[in-house]
Amino acid sequence: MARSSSPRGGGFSRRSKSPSSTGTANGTVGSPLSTPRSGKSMSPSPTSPASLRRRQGSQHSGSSLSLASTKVCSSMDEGDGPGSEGDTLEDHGPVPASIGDRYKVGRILGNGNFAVVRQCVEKSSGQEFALKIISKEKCRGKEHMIQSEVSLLRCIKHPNIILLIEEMDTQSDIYLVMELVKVNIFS
Ligand SMILES: Nc1ncnc2c1ncn2[C@@H]1O[C@H](COP(=O)(O)OP(=O)(O)OP(=O)(O)O)[C@@H](O)[C@H]1O
Repeated sequence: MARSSSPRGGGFSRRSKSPSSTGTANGTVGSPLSTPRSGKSMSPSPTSPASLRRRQGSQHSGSSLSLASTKVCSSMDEGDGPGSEGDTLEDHGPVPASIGDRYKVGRILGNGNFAVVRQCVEKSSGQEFALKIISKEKCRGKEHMIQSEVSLLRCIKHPNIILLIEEMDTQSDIYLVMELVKVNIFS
């Protein structure tokens, strides 16, 4: 029951850019090359790593995110890949089939105010990415801010800004597959 909507429609949708094909558009995916810009902001961003969030002002509104109910599958195969370290999605529930079918979701890389970020591996290529799972519950009242930032991320390809690979909207969460940063630029 996945729903896709045009980015211009204001809602979130799955963005189907092949990670493999887009990996070099913003530098090297999985390399430490991408370093979010730093700047100033009044509030944390629910969609971006720490320095990226500071690039833009926030607009808060009471508008609702476009919701989509999405077919889900079991969270992750057990036993190998990034998940073998013991982290599972049990704390979060199953991932959408469109994500889980193509990515093996693994360990937690970090937690933000609105999201948990996990390592994931594209099954077809073995390429690593970051999967940011934004909780709509935690974002309540800040929906417009999320929409704005995801809209910006869709448009931006810059070697110093983490690349958004694809996105998926479910009833409870927004999933963003993003370029993985392997160096600690977040502290
Ligand atoms: N693309 C990424 N690659 C590797 N680790 C990441 C990536 N994005 C986020 N992380 C890790 O996940 C943590 C949480 O990121 P997230 O973007 O949710 O929140 P934040 O920007 O740190 O804080 P806030 O919620 O206030 O915006 C980061 O601090 C970082 O450790």
